[in-house]
Amino acid sequence: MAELVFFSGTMDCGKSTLALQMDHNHAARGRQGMIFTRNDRAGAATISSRLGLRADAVEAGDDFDFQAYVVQLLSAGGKVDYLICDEAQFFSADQIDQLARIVDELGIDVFTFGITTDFRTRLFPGSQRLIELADRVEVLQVEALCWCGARATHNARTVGGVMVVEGAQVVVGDVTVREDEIGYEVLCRRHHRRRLTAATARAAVLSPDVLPFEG
Ligand SMILES: Nc1ncnc2c1ncn2[C@@H]1O[C@H](COP(=O)(O)OP(=O)(O)O)[C@@H](O)[C@H]1O
Ligand SMILES: Cc1cn([C@H]2C[C@H](O)[C@@H](COP(=O)(O)O)O2)c(=O)[nH]c1=O
Repeated sequence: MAELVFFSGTMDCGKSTLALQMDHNHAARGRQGMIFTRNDRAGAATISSRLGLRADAVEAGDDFDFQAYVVQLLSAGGKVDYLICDEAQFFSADQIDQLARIVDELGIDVFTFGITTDFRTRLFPGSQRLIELADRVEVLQVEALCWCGARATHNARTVGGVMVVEGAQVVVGDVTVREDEIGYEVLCRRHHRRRLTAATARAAVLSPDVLPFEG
């Protein structure tokens, strides 16, 4: 039976790598797949992993209709056994409903990959709908780590290493950026709540205010 699966985790935990591995494994067994994404850091119509893998993909923008796209492909004599959908947090709730219909009505497996929550710990619309509709939600086993060594569970947005809590929900970016750029850092909940990033924790340790008292 075809499935709608949501592979989720923080940023930088290996989701795109797994997406490309799954595509490889299914294709190696003769299954025909299609890859979709939205707003990948490497540019439009691309899926990229920090491990260096990269592949062409279909960019699923605002007006993209998954159901219409797949039906048209099948009507033209194409074969589709599975869909890989990366950065699924950016898809709209309607687009996730289309993916569920593709699974149920066309018997095509849909494997989606994305972060669940934004820099303010709020669910992205696409992730919320996936949690509501998916047959399975799988949390990635490779743990991204907070600077303190605990499992990272939340995504912080940073400017110059300092966590910010204001701004648009969608700002494409990476976990390694220049000082002046908007970036991201994964943190455990405790440190996300206290807005304590690696840089601010380091600064606190170095501050003369917290040096041990002499005598
Ligand atoms: N130089 C490296 N050597 C080994 N593993 C790396 C290296 N760079 C990145 N990675 C791995 O790649 C993961 C990020 O993979 P990626 O698929 O880009 O993540 P995601 O899509 O979840 O943001 C990191 O968590 C790390 O495990
Ligand atoms: C937390 C958060 C992230 N984003 C963006 C930043 C990246 O472009 C992607 C996540 O990509 P990854 O492959 O999982 O690293 O999402 C955002 O727009 N808003 C946020 O709050």
